[in-house]
Amino acid sequence: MTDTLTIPRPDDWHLHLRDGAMLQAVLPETARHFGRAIIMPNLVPPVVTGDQAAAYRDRILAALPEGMAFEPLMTLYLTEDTDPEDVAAAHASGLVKAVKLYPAGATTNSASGVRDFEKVRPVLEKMAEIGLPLCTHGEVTDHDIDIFDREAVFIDRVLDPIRKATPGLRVVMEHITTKNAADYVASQDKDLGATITTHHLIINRNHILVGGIKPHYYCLPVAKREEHRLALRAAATSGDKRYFLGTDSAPHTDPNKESACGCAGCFTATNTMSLLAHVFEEEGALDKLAGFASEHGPAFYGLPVSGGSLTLSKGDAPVKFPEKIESGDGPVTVFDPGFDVYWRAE
Ligand SMILES: NC(=O)N[C@@H](CC(=O)O)C(=O)O
Ligand SMILES: [Zn+2]
Ligand SMILES: [Zn+2]
Repeated sequence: MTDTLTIPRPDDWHLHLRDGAMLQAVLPETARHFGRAIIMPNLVPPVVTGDQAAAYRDRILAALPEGMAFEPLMTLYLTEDTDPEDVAAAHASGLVKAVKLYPAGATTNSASGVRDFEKVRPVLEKMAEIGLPLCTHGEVTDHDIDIFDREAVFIDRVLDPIRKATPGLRVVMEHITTKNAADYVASQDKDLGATITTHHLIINRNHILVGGIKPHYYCLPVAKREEHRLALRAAATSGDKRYFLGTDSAPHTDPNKESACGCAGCFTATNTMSLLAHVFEEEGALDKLAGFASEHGPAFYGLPVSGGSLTLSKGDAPVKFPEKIESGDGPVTVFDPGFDVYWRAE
């Protein structure tokens, strides 16, 4: 039996490409299937200014193998010193498609993020005025808040107040992991979207911890209880235009993952489209995959759907994905869903 599904070429609305040898290794994994991606700015040092974003974009395009087409959509890393005029100029030139908010200390390379939200108010107001979206890593960092509650508390204490204080600000809640986040999206009528990763549709917190600790399933926001995974599946497969794919594919080398203090991030660029076909088929929603992976994101960002198409075909034998990809910095383990997948992307 072979089933096939052809969708417009998908885009990835949340991607980490890193830099240097790692960029060289992971970029083809995304460019093989995706037309565009929103490129996360959490390099060391972060991509803060328009000039830095332009230089990073050039490095990405220089690393793109001959014959591959891919458009990086650049973002700026919001700091307490970000200049609203620099942001506006980077947007006006067409270079920058979003600004990224990391609460300081919330995740990988977020030390330069925001501590005092009042300090970034002029930037947020400028963004609302010019229609430039804010992408949020939505977790508080308070030591007294349990790690599994940090997303829900962020919505109440940070996100909702920012949105109320900044009418017209368009926000993407990145990599949502809770029913609370999906409920918040559903309750709002405008200026709000949310990305959902592939891995959060597949794993819950038991996958990380039961039967031994699995560092390659550890990412931030950390996977939650099963009820939350099911809420994310319902949201992603609902056809609701506010939800779109952001893989958050986040490569770290094996020594940095398999460590006494392992880095957060799952590397899913290689097999994401196959895994999504599997998940959407399980949910009886293959007809909703084009919306989630190819159409809702461009609609939110005011861009056309990517040219071209991607065909997914289901064969009789499980597809063999590489266990790791090699980079000049060391091996990177590809996300293992823990079950056989029969869908191939070509
Ligand atoms: N998601 C992760 O666990 N890690 C990301 C950062 C992020 O998106 O929060 C990374 O840069 O490694
Ligand atoms: Zn994040
Ligand atoms: Zn990320």
